[in-house]
Amino acid sequence: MLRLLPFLKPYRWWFMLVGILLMLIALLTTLPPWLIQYAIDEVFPTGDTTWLLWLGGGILLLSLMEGLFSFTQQVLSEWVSQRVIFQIRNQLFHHLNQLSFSFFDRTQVGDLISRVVSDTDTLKRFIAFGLLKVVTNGLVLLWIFVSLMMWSPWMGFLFLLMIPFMVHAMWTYSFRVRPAFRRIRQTTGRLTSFTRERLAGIEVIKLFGNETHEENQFQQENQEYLQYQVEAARLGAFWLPYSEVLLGFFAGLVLLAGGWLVTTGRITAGSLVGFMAYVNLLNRPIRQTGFLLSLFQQADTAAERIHHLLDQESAIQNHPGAQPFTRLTDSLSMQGVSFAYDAQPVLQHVTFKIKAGETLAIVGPSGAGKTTLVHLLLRFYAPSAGEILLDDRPIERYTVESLREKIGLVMQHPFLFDGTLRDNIALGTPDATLADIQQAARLASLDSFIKALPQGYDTPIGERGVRLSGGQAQRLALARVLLRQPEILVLDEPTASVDHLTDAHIMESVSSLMAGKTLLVIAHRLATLRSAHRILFLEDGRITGLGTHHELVTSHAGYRGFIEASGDIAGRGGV
Ligand SMILES: Nc1ncnc2c1ncn2[C@@H]1O[C@H](COP(=O)(O)OP(=O)(O)OP(=O)(O)O)[C@@H](O)[C@H]1O
Repeated sequence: MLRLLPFLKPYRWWFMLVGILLMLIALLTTLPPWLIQYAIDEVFPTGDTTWLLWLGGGILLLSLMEGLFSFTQQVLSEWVSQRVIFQIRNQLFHHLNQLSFSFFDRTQVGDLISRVVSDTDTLKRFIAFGLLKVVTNGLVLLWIFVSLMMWSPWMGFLFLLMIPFMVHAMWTYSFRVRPAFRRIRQTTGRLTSFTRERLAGIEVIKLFGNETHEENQFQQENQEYLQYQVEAARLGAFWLPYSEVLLGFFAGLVLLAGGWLVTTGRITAGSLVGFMAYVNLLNRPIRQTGFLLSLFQQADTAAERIHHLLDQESAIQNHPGAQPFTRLTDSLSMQGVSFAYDAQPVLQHVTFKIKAGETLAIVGPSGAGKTTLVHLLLRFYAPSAGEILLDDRPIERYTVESLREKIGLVMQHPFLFDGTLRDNIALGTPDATLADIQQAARLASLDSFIKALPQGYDTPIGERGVRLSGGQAQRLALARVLLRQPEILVLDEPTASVDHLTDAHIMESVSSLMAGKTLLVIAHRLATLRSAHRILFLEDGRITGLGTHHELVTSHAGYRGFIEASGDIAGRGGV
């Protein structure tokens, strides 16, 4: 929890102001028993009723002032804590954006969402309410102790007797509730993850009639959540009866010991009544302690989860002295590149070199490692061995941002965001004009479709682009990359969802736009393979063939079989 302090620092003056208000509130809370003591010891014996008016009015005034200060303090606390949490949420989202693919491969998105949204909210509740209540209650206890000591050290001593019981109870309680709250937060993450994923895949669930199975699984997760919540509530329920018993015991003790002190003349009757008023005043802080401890434990677990996320370091970072990548002038190569997501190797000793301006087609059976290979070029992952070189410089010597700016990748499964067609095409090129966007859409054979829409480029495409067909989504993803005018273009089966005619048109546009630029294409279509300068045939993560279409067709049985099986030969005039 202490690691939150840097987030609080910019608001230290506001917290100071809140602290002053809390001190005043605590002081005002503890003043009325003084007036009661004064009335009994000093005013009653004289029978002067005007004084009683003053004292009664004084108590009313103190309550009014306390109310005013409490209102100001609460508004201020909420304001400042919301701002602190705003910063933490921004920092978390920024940090998530920096983390590498390998982190997301092993982390559930729902759990991350619960850290960014719900854990931060728990922290806010603690800062705005819990922390300040702890301070107020602590100050009230302190003022009471000081008041009692001023009346009589005997009463101060009696008050101190209560402390060990309180500390013991607080310790036991905290020790027990903490694991329960940790389990709740973990289950919240899992439940969020489950719900998010199942809703995203609702079509598949319905298609396979899997609703009942999914509902059962949800119930299981939900059952666990319920169980942990009930467990935490059972532990929490212990506090209230305990505090009742403690207060009753304490009131009895004060009456007994205080009565003896009064009868033996050690304290006045007024101070005993004042003391009893303080015991009554203790009611709220002691009852609240259980709730505050729960809140503290929840916030501490939330803070731990937030810091755990902030402590994650990206596996891919800019190396010291990294230069921006601007142009490919000589060559692109891989030398002995190997890679594994976990234990199983995916790429093994991949070595090839192409000249700047050439087109390399990457072909191979499903799961051979084609996508992985191009992802390494963009530093989504780091090779476990070997080097990737651009103009004979290892890619680690270029900044990650410049590589991703200059190497355009059209992914196999493009992701579209909820927004308009224009927003999605201009993603990554916010300064693009409408004319630039239209030009990119034209090159991706998307312009005529968009123009026919009533809202044109301002048409919303829905969450994940649900209102577009697979082919339209793919062309949009292509337009988005073309708009950035990349130095190297990587296409991962970019036209798999479009018809032959559109494919031919798109590839023609790409070729003319990228004339003189380097192109890497994962493709199965014959026309693309024939026009490539080189073809790399990948099998089980190894290069088993590297050459032109003609060379491979004559020398590589695997490639020939691949071309024959693709069925393209008949449609495109044979090998
Ligand atoms: N994020 C990941 N984590 C773990 N394993 C992965 C991951 N992505 C891919 N793999 C595995 O790596 C291997 C290569 O996958 P890759 O996507 O590179 O193949 P591909 O040749 O592009 O296949 P396809 O033609 O079907 O798209 C596969 O066995 C796949 O299961």
